Amino acid sequence: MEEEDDCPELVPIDNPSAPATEQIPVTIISGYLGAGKTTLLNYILTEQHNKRIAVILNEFGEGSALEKSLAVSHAGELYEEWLELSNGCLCCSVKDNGLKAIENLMEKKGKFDYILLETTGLADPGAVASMFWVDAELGSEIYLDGKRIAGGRPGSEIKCCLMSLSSFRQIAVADLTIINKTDLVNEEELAQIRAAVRSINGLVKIIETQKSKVDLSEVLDLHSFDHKDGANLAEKLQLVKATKPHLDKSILTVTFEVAGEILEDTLNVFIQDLLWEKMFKNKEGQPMTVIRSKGIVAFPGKAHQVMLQGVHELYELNEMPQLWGDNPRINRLVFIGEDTHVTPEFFKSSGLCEAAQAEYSMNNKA
Ligand SMILES: Nc1nc2c(ncn2[C@@H]2O[C@H](COP(=O)(O)OP(=O)(O)OP(=O)(O)O)[C@@H](O)[C@H]2O)c(=O)[nH]1
Ligand SMILES: [Zn+2]
Repeated sequence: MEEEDDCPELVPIDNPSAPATEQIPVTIISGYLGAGKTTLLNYILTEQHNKRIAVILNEFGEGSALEKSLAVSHAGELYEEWLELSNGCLCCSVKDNGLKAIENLMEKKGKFDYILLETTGLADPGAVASMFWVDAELGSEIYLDGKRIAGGRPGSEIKCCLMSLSSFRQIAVADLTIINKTDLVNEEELAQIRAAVRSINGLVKIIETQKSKVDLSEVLDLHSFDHKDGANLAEKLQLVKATKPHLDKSILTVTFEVAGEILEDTLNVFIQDLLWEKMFKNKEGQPMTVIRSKGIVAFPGKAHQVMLQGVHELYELNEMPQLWGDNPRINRLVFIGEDTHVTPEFFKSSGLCEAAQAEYSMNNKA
């Protein structure tokens, strides 16, 4: 990667008044697959706030072409450059890149007011935290997993998602928890989730959102590293220990790459068979449970690329601003979930492609 590629995306300058000596607040955004982290970043970047914000995205998947196109589509024209922090497993490969990226940012401080870092939904928060312990001025973060807190399994009725935000200089716990997708749960379920968050962290600030629409003043100026936190340090560190690592070895990523075009109906039938009917089985005969779907597909006669976004059973297909143009039409689908250790038969029976054209890859190799 070339030096200039290491520069995160910058929002156009409105307010060049940050004192050069001041440290730049770094906020980590973590949350389970599909919780709404990128939605939050996009929202923050497109809102009017007179702040210059650098964003570091960290998306999953080994097909970096897909990741790149997704990142661009997520961000629209605001993203001038793309920083690839890792190609999947944050805990094993992001360490050096991450530190280098932060160092580069430090060199450029004064040029922006905030750094926002999205961790991958599969990241081990402990590893993210230890990566930043190396630098004394950086802190760590806690991870809150909506699925686990609510006691559900992937594919069960838990739809509400938690995201946690923390400052690098904050020690060990989230400063802010966002309960997103409140449109998908009723008041009773919401109250349960709220109570669960409280029971884990009695101090954390809780915000509830739809489509990650937050009051920016609540998110950007956390100032959570003030003195009273020092007194609670021991207690907070215990809380962090009690929070289980998120990395789930049994979660795998299946990647499809199919050249050409896919009929919209064929794709819908396949996705519904996969997500709703649970028709596809892994090598051991267990039905695949998909937690997260993403993709870029080409429909016949459509000049624009179409994006697949899915979380558990919910999915959507949306036309994107990007045109295929002269680029070869290639459908790329990524499914992350449990019991997704599939056989070539899976690709064949999908109706989307011949087995030979597709491949599957494992996530969490470490
Ligand atoms: N119904 C509903 N959908 C939402 C909400 N917020 C985000 N989504 C959708 O959820 C999907 C995932 O959102 P992302 O922002 O990509 O999630 P993420 O946390 O960045 O996902 P990963 O990086 O894959 O872990 C997208 O299709 C969003 O449009 C919400 O409040 N309600
Ligand atoms: Zn994301």
